[in-house]
Amino acid sequence: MYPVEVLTLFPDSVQGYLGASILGKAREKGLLGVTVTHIRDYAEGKHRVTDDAPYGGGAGMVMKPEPLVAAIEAARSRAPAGAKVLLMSPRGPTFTQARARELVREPGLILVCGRYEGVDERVMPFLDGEVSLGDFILTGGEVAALAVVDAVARLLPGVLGNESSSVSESFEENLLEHPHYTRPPSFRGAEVPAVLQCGDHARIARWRRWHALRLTQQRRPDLFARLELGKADMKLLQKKEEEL
Ligand SMILES: C[S@@+](CC[C@H](N)C(=O)[O-])C[C@H]1O[C@@H](n2cnc3c(N)ncnc32)[C@H](O)[C@@H]1O
Repeated sequence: MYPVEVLTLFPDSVQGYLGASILGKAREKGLLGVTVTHIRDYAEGKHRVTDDAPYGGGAGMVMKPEPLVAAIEAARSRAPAGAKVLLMSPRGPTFTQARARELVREPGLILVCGRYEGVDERVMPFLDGEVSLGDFILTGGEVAALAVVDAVARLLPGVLGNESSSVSESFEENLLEHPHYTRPPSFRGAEVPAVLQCGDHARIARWRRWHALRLTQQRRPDLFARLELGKADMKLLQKKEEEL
């Protein structure tokens, strides 16, 4: 079982997502273990205060270091040795599929969700790293933590019904994925490409590869520039769609 602990001030905001669909089934099957911990449980005093005004003034509140570090230390003591403690933070490196592949090889994850203006800087030495979901600001780290759990969990063996489905997806090869179609064959005048109904698997694979390459070239030239294309791909790219 791959253990994940989410430290949050809003446990209810993550429970629903973690119990539904593929993640819920992965937990039922014992492939993924998720503990959601309320940071407030580690706050002291009658009012269990977890935030305070920023030194130096300014708007908003800052998460206090004592409850957060106590929660992190308790989570570390429950987790297998070497589990990674990551703070969700817009300052961190942007989360990618490659990072998800690295994290799935770790013994486990402890994901710390910030709120308000963020966390007291003195918490940083108690972390192993930070993770950003992208160049935008969320109200809290919960959505980012869910994204990390989701992307990592679906890479665990047995979580996806069909093992190959995580291998052919977008980004696995620095390539965006080809388009998908399902029934009906005709929808408001738009037809499913005939190639996909021809039963010739080699031809279908060629069609899919051509579209993956073209889509990446058009929409993500940054990824396309990093591709090491073989002769077959170069030749394929020279074809027009109707020649596939
Ligand atoms: C309102 S944000 C704080 C933003 C902070 N004052 C700043 O300007 O960088 C509150 C919390 O949401 C989370 N958060 C916000 N944006 C994020 C992002 N892009 N990726 C990951 N976590 C994010 C972090 O945990 C952060 O501490």
